[in-house]
Amino acid sequence: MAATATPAAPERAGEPAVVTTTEPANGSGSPSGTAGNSDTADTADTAGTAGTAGTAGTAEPLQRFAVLGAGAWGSTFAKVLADAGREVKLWARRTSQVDRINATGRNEEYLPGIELGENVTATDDLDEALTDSQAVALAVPSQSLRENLTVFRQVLPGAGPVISLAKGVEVGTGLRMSELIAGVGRIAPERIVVLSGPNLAAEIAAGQPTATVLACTDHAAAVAVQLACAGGYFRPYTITDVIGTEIAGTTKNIIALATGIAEGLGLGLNTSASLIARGLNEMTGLGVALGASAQTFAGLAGLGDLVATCSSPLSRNRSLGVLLGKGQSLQQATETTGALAEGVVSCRSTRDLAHRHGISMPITEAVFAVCHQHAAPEQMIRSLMDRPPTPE
Ligand SMILES: NC(=O)c1ccc[n+]([C@@H]2O[C@H](COP(=O)([O-])OP(=O)(O)OC[C@H]3O[C@@H](n4cnc5c(N)ncnc54)[C@H](O)[C@@H]3O)[C@@H](O)[C@H]2O)c1
Ligand SMILES: O=P(O)(O)OC[C@H](O)CO
Repeated sequence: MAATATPAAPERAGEPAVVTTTEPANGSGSPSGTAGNSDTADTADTAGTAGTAGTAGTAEPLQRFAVLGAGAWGSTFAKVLADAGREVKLWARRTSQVDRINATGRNEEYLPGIELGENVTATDDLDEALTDSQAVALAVPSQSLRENLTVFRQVLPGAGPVISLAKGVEVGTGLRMSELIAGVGRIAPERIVVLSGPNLAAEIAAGQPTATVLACTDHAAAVAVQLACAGGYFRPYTITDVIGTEIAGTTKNIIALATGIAEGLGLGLNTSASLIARGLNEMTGLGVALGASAQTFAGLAGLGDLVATCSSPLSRNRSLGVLLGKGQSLQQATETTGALAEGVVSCRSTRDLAHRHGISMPITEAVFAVCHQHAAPEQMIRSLMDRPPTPE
């Protein structure tokens, strides 16, 4: 289904609506970043960043994309782009998976029954994936992004948007994904576009409508990606609050674990709604302490994603929480779902960040205790209800 790009619109009233299209300055977007990419960078130091967003206006939207990571979300985003009329190279590590995708037009392992579209070609060759790409989307899990970037940075294009799809904060360093991409990947921050929102892959892959946000310090870069991926079932809004978008995407997974645990305990919607509302409060508190806008948390990346993840049986975080609430150990629950629930690691990195910044995050603390300190699920509820009374 080919979809046409819709006019750009900001998520918030008051932000300027932009209706021009943009393209990287180097036009071809060929992988010219090699010279500027060092093998030694491993911090958030952005010195030596290669290229800029390069968003001088042209009439054409970005056309050629590379998506690195062919799991559920990378494959879904590749389909979104293809349905919007873009050409996509989808990079996967395993040759067998690449061969199956190219032979069938589907990624059955992650998106059963879904046609990815004729414009999606899989490859296990990074150079091939990136040759001529005008924009790159990174779709590997948050805790493996660093190790991947040490390889990716040698071939990432020297210009054009780099779209961050992972939701998480690195354990140990507390770095957000955009900070990792800037520091380890040696990408100028104004090229990094963070995509986040209520985006359960299976629903989007089935063509069900959703909205999302594209956050970038360079509004023009976000608009360039917006125009390239907008379609009949995918409506992206632009925003400039990168910190808020990333903190929201990370922390909502923790609250989804909490609501899942409550459901596993047999508790009802009052409990769930209380966790969602108080969860949003502590998510916002951390974000604001880190420099985010509170408004971001009331939007798609915050409340929107929180509601979707805490409510949907498709959510891996919520589903794992349900099993924990029913009494399974973390290991049992992880084996049962066999899926990536990033809240399990994010509750550790988020808790560390909160401690570092003196922010109270009681739900995060309680989820951490269940996941990593052998606390019983009932203890999660008790620890929250027994807290001294406070104003809202
Ligand atoms: N699935 C969703 O609905 C969804 C929606 C929005 C955002 N996200 C985010 O997207 C990111 C990826 O999630 P996903 O759902 O695609 O996960 P997934 O488990 O479906 O796929 C992960 C992919 O990364 C690959 N991978 C795993 N470890 C790797 C490594 N060390 N190096 C290279 N590749 C590796 C896997 O082989 C797989 O192809 C996560 O941060 C997730 O939070 C997911
Ligand atoms: O399946 P989850 O819990 O990782 O959530 C997926 C997406 O982040 C929802 O927006």
